[in-house]
Amino acid sequence: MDAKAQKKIVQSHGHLVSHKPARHINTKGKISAEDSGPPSPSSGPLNNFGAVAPGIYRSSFPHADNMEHLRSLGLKSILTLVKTPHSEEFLGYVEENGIEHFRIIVPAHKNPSIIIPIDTLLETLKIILNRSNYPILIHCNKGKHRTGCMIACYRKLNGWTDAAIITEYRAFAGDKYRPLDEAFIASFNAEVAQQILDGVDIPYAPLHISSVQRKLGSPPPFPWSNHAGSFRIATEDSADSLPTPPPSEKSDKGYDDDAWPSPRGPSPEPW
Ligand SMILES: O=P(O)(O)O[C@H]1[C@@H](OP(=O)(O)O)[C@H](OP(=O)(O)O)[C@@H](OP(=O)(O)OP(=O)(O)O)[C@H](OP(=O)(O)O)[C@H]1OP(=O)(O)O
Repeated sequence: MDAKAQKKIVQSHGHLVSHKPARHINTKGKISAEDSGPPSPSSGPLNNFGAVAPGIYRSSFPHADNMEHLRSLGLKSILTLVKTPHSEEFLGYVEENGIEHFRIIVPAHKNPSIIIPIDTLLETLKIILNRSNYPILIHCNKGKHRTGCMIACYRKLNGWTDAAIITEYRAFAGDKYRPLDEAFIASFNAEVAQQILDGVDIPYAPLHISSVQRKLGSPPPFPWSNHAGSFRIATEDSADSLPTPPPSEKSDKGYDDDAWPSPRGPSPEPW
């Protein structure tokens, strides 16, 4: 879809997110050392790890000591949202296993002037929604803010309510949740995003929200969404009144296959 067509959609349906232009870096693959700082130490399993949906995982930054866990996922691709350099062990693993490594630098919502640019957002979503990339791991540094925001957009495209999305975001961000992230999540316009993505030439676009709702019917797509009425943008005062996530019923693979709407397209390869 060209810029003119995107502009037309925005004019008729509103902005994807309420924003003003922001500077961003958008790269793929290796980066120069001067762009980054050293990763923090970590050991054992990937920190802040979770299964988002069949074929989609999220975590904090994968360090050399996390390689065993990383290998066990049988990944086909990895999406890195930060400029932090990876270890030699990680780069070797990626190369040896023919893993597609995407890198899109997503700015952190540290103050109100920082906005994730629309093209950055769309590029990220295209990768996350493309089943030919599955199994995919999405990670940033801590797996809280950037990853949380991108997964939130994915959830919104799949018909989750803001309340359910914010509950999940906070489950990973803990007490480091950012009201600016939550404002971004609330302002993300899934309808506009869907229309723009429908015009983009990717193998498997997400389901239309209406078809997700048709498929899932009533009750709403996720049990936490019955907290929708009490949702508000987080403040320090509201942190104590959060809805509690339900106990998860996970399969051996770490998720419940039946709990998620399926993207279009053929099933990914066995993993
Ligand atoms: O305290 P602050 O608000 O200044 O934030 C610190 C740091 O907090 P800490 O020092 O208490 O650990 C954040 O870590 P947490 O809040 O996740 O624990 C970190 O977020 P992060 O992990 O990269 O976020 P994700 O990987 O999840 O997206 C953030 O990096 P930036 O978002 O890139 O700015 C840092 O900012 P700075 O020092 O300026 O680089």
